[in-house]
Amino acid sequence: MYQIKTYNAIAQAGLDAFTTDYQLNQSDEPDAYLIRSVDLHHQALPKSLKVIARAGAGVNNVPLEAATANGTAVFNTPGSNANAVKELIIALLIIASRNLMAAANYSAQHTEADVSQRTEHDKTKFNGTELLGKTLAVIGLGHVGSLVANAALGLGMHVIGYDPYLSADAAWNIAKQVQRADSIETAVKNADYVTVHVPKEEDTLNLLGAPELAAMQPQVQLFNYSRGGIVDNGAVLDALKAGRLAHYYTDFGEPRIANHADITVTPHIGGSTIEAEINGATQAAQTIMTYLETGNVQYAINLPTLNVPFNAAYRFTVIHQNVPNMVSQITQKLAAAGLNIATMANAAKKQTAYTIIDVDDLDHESSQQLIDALNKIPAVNRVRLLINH
Ligand SMILES: NC(=O)C1=CN([C@@H]2O[C@H](COP(=O)(O)OP(=O)(O)OC[C@H]3O[C@@H](n4cnc5c(N)ncnc54)[C@H](O)[C@@H]3O)[C@@H](O)[C@H]2O)C=CC1
Ligand SMILES: O=C(O)CCC(=O)C(=O)O
Repeated sequence: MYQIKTYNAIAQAGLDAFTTDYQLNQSDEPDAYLIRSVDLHHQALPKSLKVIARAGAGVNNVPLEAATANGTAVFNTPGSNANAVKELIIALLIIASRNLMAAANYSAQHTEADVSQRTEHDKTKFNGTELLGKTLAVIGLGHVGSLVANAALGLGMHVIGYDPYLSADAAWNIAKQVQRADSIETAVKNADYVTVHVPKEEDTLNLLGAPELAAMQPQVQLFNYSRGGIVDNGAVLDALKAGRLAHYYTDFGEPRIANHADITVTPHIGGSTIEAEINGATQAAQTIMTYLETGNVQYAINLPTLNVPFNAAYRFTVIHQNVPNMVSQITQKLAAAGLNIATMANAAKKQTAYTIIDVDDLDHESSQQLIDALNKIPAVNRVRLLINH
């Protein structure tokens, strides 16, 4: 029986996706965590933990180095909530262009019976503009950014995108009318609206700071539905004060931007739709089951992709550092145990490598000795033995 520990509100459909070989929240020695936004940075990861699946995109709440050192694979669910974020950004673009927040607040304050004459006079304060023909800069053109860019084109906007690390797969999803910029400054220079859709990593902290805000034309509306810290809130406050920014919309509050007339903070609801939560939870559950049962890896954050059909009787999986001579050391241990290798595959991602070795015959008595011997190889993080049922 595999043990799963869940954090946060996980959609029931995801929990229901686990087969009867899985138990939820019953053990202190979980094989897997199924999480959303819980911050794991300050928690020790148990040695039993083989996989963390994040239902959603961002993994900045997962200590990736510690997980790798523990031999724990980390996955997210790419694209599962991208449409939810896209629809929210489109809603915000319309809210921003038509002053909807201020207009609704006005009406909430003027409830007198003979209000109609007054509103006919005052409504000019809420005159809006149309999105048609305006320019949107999209920083980050992955799952969310590409959908936002394409949808904005559909509204008749000019769209300019910036993403120096765009994958070939992601590039296929972007309409050819989206103009490519080679710097953030170029992307934002003529924009009326700027939206950012990048992961929170060391090199995206303050990605939009004082210099980038200074490159924007005055009265831009800025959206950050990626993560707090990617836009420099201090620079935003300065730009608002100086009249260089019209409004800042973000999903990530902090005290210094609370209750500001020109800042709208939502409570991290970008991916909060019933559909997105079901997508993320079911995708995460499937990822956990595939990894625990076959060792196969697709789209992990800290391991290379490695998919080998599991046709043999037994499979060893080894997470190890990406250093010379590892495969030879591993195969020597198998040879010393008298094992014939049926299939073998190895791949690396940055400093980490992953090896799958299938064997047909295995003496159960000596299998634990072999696992111990493999674990003793310096630079090995985790060895698993899987049995093909
Ligand atoms: N508010 C919310 O509830 C949600 C927030 N998010 C956030 O949005 C982020 C993006 O989500 P996805 O589009 O699904 O991820 P993704 O991984 O599909 O796309 C991210 C894109 O950002 C690009 N990128 C990375 N560094 C960059 C840089 N310095 N400049 C420009 N582009 C850069 C990458 O090349 C990639 O194409 C997530 O990492 C997460 O933090 C995602 C979903 C929901
Ligand atoms: O609603 C959630 O669990 C978080 C969505 C999100 O921020 C993400 O997918 O990165």
